[in-house]
Amino acid sequence: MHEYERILIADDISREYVVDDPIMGRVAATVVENASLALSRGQIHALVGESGSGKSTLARMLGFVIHPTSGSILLDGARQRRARPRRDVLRRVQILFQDPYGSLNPLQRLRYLIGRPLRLHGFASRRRDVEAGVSRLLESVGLLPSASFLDRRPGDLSGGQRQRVVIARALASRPDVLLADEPVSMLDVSIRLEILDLLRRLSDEQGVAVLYVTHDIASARYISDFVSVMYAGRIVEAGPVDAVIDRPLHPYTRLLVDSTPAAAPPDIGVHRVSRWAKRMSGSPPSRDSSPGCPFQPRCPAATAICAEQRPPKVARGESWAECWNPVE
Ligand SMILES: Nc1ncnc2c1ncn2[C@@H]1O[C@H](COP(=O)(O)OP(=O)(O)OP(=O)(O)O)[C@@H](O)[C@H]1O
Repeated sequence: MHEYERILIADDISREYVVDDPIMGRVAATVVENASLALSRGQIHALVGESGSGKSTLARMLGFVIHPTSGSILLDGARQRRARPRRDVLRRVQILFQDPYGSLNPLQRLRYLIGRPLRLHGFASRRRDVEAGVSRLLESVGLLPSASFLDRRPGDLSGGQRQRVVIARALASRPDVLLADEPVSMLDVSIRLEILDLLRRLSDEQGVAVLYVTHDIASARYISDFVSVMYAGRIVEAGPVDAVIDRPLHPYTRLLVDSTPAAAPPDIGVHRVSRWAKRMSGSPPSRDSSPGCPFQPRCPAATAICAEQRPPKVARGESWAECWNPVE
């Protein structure tokens, strides 16, 4: 078992919302249920699942944007209080949002946009030092020559360049953790790999712990070390990325892998892929209050117990899944 320095931990966190149901009236909906994961220095942890599975809600709890209804978030082993965390805690955990267009003020020059956190956190105060700091950050995200970018505004940049600026601005706070929520999904396919490579490099060279939220298991395999798979608010499988993708334990992970040719292990033929995927069709994730496995209505491996009782945790090597009938 590898031991990495765990920086940010979600310990059994859940999040409920009270929502209006046309029949039941106001009811509590559990959007994330008893989720645990750890982000470690120099590691990229992918959080994979389909739309609505609760990935962003989990990421926003890790980033202290919303609070868990139960469970705790720990930074360096210290339980964070529920009220607004200290400024230093917020500095150390930075969030990259999906939309590089919406998250930057189009009118501000990059020297101001990226220089502001340097000033705010006391890393630089004199004009010359701020400019040197901004230049270094622009270089670290590949915006070269940096001098030619200092006086540009987000409106002058391409989508890929803007996402680099978003990353540089986050790095200006010298974070230990980057929470990247679908950071490339709004970018052209041709530049997605460049941004993923940049995240990998920052993690390797600066030791930043990265959470990479995505619905795309192929890109998760490409950059991450570890993966957690989410379904209907629960983490149903987790482990080292190659183990989870090459030998999934959970039938849902198997579906995700099989429906993504680039992620499928070489021994799965096209014929088997389509046959399995067809059997897996059904309704999208729901959060009904049934006591069993949330994936049971769609699962080809389901047996009677799956509808009745919460599945146990089964382990193989460093991976685990919650399933009554794990894939052999
Ligand atoms: N403030 C809220 N009030 C009520 N329900 C919410 C709220 N925020 C999220 N939800 C619900 O929680 C579920 C999970 O949403 P979330 O955005 O975390 O999923 P996701 O996996 O990130 O999906 P996507 O990839 O589409 O963003 C959704 O059904 C969503 O409607």
